[in-house]
Amino acid sequence: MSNTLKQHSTEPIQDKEFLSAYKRLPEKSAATIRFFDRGEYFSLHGSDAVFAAREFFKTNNVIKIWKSDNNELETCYVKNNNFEIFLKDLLLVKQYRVEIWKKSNKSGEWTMINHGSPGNLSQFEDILYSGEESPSSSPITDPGLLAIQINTEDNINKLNCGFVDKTSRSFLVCTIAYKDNFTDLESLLIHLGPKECLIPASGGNRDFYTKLDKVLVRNNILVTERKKSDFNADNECSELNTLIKTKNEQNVANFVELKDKNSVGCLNALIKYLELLQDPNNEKNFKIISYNLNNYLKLDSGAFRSLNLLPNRAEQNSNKTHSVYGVLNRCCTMQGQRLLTQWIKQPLVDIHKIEERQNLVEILVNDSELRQNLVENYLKKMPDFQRIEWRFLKNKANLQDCYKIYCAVNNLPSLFECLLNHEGERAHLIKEMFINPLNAIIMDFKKFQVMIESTLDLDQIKNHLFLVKSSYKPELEELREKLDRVEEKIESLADKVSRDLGLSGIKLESNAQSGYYFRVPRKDDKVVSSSKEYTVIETRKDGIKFQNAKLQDLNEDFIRIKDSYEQEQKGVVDDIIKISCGYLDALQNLNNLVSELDIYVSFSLVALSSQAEYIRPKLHPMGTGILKLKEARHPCLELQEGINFIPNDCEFIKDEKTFCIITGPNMGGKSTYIRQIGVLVLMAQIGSFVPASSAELSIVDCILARIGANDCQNKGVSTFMAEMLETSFILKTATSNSLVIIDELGRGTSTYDGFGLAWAISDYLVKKVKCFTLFATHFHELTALSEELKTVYNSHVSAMTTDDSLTLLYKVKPGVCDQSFGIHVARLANFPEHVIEYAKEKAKYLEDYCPILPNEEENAQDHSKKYKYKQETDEIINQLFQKIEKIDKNSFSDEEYIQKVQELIHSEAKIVDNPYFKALISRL
Ligand SMILES: Nc1ncnc2c1ncn2[C@@H]1O[C@H](COP(=O)(O)OP(=O)(O)OP(=O)(O)O)[C@@H](O)[C@H]1O
Repeated sequence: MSNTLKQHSTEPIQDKEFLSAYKRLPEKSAATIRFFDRGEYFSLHGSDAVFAAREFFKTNNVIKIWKSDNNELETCYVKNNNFEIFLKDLLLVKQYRVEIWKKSNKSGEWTMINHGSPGNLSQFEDILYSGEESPSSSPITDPGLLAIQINTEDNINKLNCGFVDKTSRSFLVCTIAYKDNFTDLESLLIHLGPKECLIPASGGNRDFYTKLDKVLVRNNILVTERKKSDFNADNECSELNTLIKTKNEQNVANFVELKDKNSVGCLNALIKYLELLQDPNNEKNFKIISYNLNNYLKLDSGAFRSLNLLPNRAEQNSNKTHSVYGVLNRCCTMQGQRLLTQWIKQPLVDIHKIEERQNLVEILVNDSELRQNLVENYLKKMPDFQRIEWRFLKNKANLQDCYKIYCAVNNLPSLFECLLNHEGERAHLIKEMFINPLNAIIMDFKKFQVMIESTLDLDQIKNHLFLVKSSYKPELEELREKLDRVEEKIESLADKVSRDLGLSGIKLESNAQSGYYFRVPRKDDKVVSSSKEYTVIETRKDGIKFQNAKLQDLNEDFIRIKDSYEQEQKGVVDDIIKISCGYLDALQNLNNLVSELDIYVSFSLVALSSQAEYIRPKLHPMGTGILKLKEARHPCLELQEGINFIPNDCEFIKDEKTFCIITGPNMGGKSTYIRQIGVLVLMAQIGSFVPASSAELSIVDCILARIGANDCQNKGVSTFMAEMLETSFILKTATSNSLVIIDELGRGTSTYDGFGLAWAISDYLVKKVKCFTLFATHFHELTALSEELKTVYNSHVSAMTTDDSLTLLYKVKPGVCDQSFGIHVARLANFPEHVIEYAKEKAKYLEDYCPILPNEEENAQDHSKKYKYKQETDEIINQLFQKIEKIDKNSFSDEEYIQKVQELIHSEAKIVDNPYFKALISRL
């Protein structure tokens, strides 16, 4: 993107006076970028200029130095047409705050005229939502804003969370009991996906807020501190009473959702920050929802990232093979796409609700006529209702918006019939979910249709004119006659041009930009361009558009009269729009219905269009402990070009097979395999069919993942510790109903640390948590766990070797992997033979699980001793891990925490005189 940006061609003049004004500006945080509006362009200064140069222009050449007296100031200019790209990137991708400053004509002082942040886009909506969104791009939606405060009740800390989603105009409240970790909060962050969070700036519990801050930053959320008093709640809930829609003038203070006044405080902070009371359109327009975390499958940030659920915002139009959203999105409407994003973030856990979704997908899979009809005749024709609604609420709506609603509503009776024609055995479900609500919506819009038909001049719409019927007012009648006369003249001009040019195929057309014009096929190009009288305005495949002076004059007359017409009809238009606003609730119902229908159709299309099979998974209630997949495939990877995807099975059974260790050569498909199981479980709990030949699974309560060692965000924390921190999150959150995915635990640290950690964690998950776990590892020693614990089983990704080739087969097979691959690869790479022989010898130790004993002689001589050491060590690591678990990591900084853990490990070492263990801790 930024490569296309160019520096301002003519150098703006240095504003010397500005330097002292700039110094007087209030301080700002590094996450706030200030633009100074200078008419034709914006300027950025100081660290902001350096930031823009680095991040956008990718060159320091754009930085100019403004000088005055002894002062210097880095400056960088941004042209107005680049500003939009900057702004989008700052607010939507990089998640910065933005301020726009302008010099007042009166006082000559610089003042802030606009500001925005990732959770507060309202002042920039015009720019951010400009341009038509194409159905292939992800729709831009307001990400919502979160506010959190901590409170203590009966010695229990709790997090009060308030959230506002301006797109659906809803407030959410959620209270989370805080014991010793933020696991539930992290799940809430993933479910809601805010980009910014408000927290009180001062007051008690600072330590706690510091920890909260870290969690928010780790989840890529911009933290904004607000005055403590913004979080105050009045008993009357007066601000919420203004905004929330109630039946019979009820007082919202009596709502159960708002019983906890600290939640009201959070909502008040949001209302103030977003200035919701400033806009009268918000009055009585919001709803309140109490959010229950347990209604949804919990995901940790590791799972969210590693399962590639949503496309990266920076690559909005990203390839569909990059994310689960990309695969599942065959939606025809923007509202469908928005809801799909939400469904993916919030998979369900209620088996009845999931099966209901599956039933609807199945109906559409089996009824091809209904499916095609819905796509071609209805969904593809639906406008983006949320966008239209937004235009109404921002007082930007016009007759064209009313007409768009009218067209969609006109099509509803036929959609109703289409759905009614379905005769399958689950037709009652279609009736309940769509036909009945649709009927109610049709009834709601009856009067709207009558209003539009009696006020709008529907005959003129083909000419792209949205006018009130002339019969509405005598003044309009008069202007209509004038317009008709000009139109007659234009038509006779068209006949004349046709005769003059000797062309019979001349068409008279009009559009909003050019007014009336003539069009002839491309073959007549020469006839038109050879005559000086005509000006070609556009050349396209379907013909040449042209005008002559006479037509241009008539166009001007036409536009002048049309403008007067529009002026005259203004009062009527205002009334139509005002009345239309009364239909926004019905429009929201229609929006919800269409978006759901769109997703079900999309899921059915995904299931049918795949080259290999997609099936409806058979679900079992949570706790029944089954996960059986046959010939499962990764939905994204199998779509990538040039891949012949190898399907694989997976089986977990409660108390029998719960822990699967996967070994195998590098690039052999381990990560792909374990991730695909996670993705399929998630898809199943969204209600989608899954890429497999058979699937049977018990509902899981969480999918948790610890993947890769190189994405450590806690700078300054060793990889080992980062893994510990993340893994302890899993250990605290997982239950016997969870699915845990662990990849490469211990990579990037020494074998000793890594193996010890991997062993202890595995042991804990198998014995204590008893969840289903997929554990991909390079530690072959870990496969010995299956000898000790009966629910552990080994699998490996297979490969085929000959003397001069290594073929990765990607087939997951039972048992431990053949360990000679590395050596085989070495031979392929022409390593000297004696090196290979030595490597083989060493590999022998691996097979005996003894690479971590420090003394090779001892190793080789006394096997029984070796195993004794190992068993003792396992026990120590286990106990150690439990002790580490008991340290409340939130009470310490990361450095202190590492220190504590290290002390603990070394104190254990004093007690135990075990060579294996000594070797292990000597690496810490
Ligand atoms: N089942 C499969 N069928 C076909 N190709 C596959 C399959 N699984 C993986 N691959 C291919 O192999 C590549 C590597 O897979 P993956 O990253 O899962 O291997 P890995 O064993 O985890 O590697 P490493 O141990 O080096 O991390 C994938 O990017 C994909 O191109």
